[in-house]
Amino acid sequence: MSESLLTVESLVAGYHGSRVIDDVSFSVGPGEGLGVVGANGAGKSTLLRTISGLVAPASGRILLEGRDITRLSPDRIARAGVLHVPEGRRVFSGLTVHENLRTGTIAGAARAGSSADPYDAVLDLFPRLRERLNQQAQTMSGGEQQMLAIARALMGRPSVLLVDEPAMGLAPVVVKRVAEHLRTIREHWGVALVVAEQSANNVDGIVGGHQLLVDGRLREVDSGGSDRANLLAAYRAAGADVPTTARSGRALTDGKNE
Ligand SMILES: Nc1ncnc2c1ncn2[C@@H]1O[C@H](COP(=O)(O)OP(=O)(O)OP(=O)(O)O)[C@@H](O)[C@H]1O
Repeated sequence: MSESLLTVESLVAGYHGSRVIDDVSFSVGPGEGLGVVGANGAGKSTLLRTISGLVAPASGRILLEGRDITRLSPDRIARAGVLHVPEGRRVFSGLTVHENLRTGTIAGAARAGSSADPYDAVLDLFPRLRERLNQQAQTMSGGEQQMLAIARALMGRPSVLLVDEPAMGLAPVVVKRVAEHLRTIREHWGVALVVAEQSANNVDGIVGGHQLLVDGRLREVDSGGSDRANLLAAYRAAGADVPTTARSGRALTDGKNE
């Protein structure tokens, strides 16, 4: 079994006493990933926001390399190496690409033993951003802004990256490009990735698999298994997009005409 970097144990969280996330557990190691798939309102953002300290959990534990970070403040969690790319690519619209990247340096610079500046490596990964260093973020395309949001998080030298709906509002060809970058960050930078999406198709290429978020709980997906009816019922319960199968390219169905 691989070593775990991020471990989430029996996490319960919500708002004003509600249970949006109910007994969620998982772990990811360096270079590994988890896709969290669910519909609007399933609780994907709540899960990521709880891990990054923006929502206080009702119970459960979050461990980073065995260290309990459950009750740390968001800035201390970021400094510990867990960085969050929120939904809606919140870049600083009035700042240039270079300035946006430099705002991301702070978390990484504060970490012990992380003296090397990742600026050049980040720009090597995103040559499109290197071409636009002096361009204001608000004048960039949606895809470029999403890449900038991810690149800014990388400036903080994450060991764990939480990415909320990176495909939202982007054309399929751009979604593919962003996915390739995220896969590189996982495979070649060794970052542990947790990616939330409404469609399994958008995460499988990044992390090689996913779990469904149903009724606040993460549910394993055994897409190679024989129990297709249960699997379909889970997707429907999750309100998630039914994925296309890798082999046929057709939507997974229960054999009926839909
Ligand atoms: N700040 C908040 N205060 C109260 N309720 C909230 C708050 N944020 C989210 N919720 C509720 O928690 C539930 C889960 O929302 P969340 O944003 O986590 O879902 P999601 O799966 O990320 O959806 P989306 O795809 O729309 O982002 C929803 O019912 C939502 O209304």
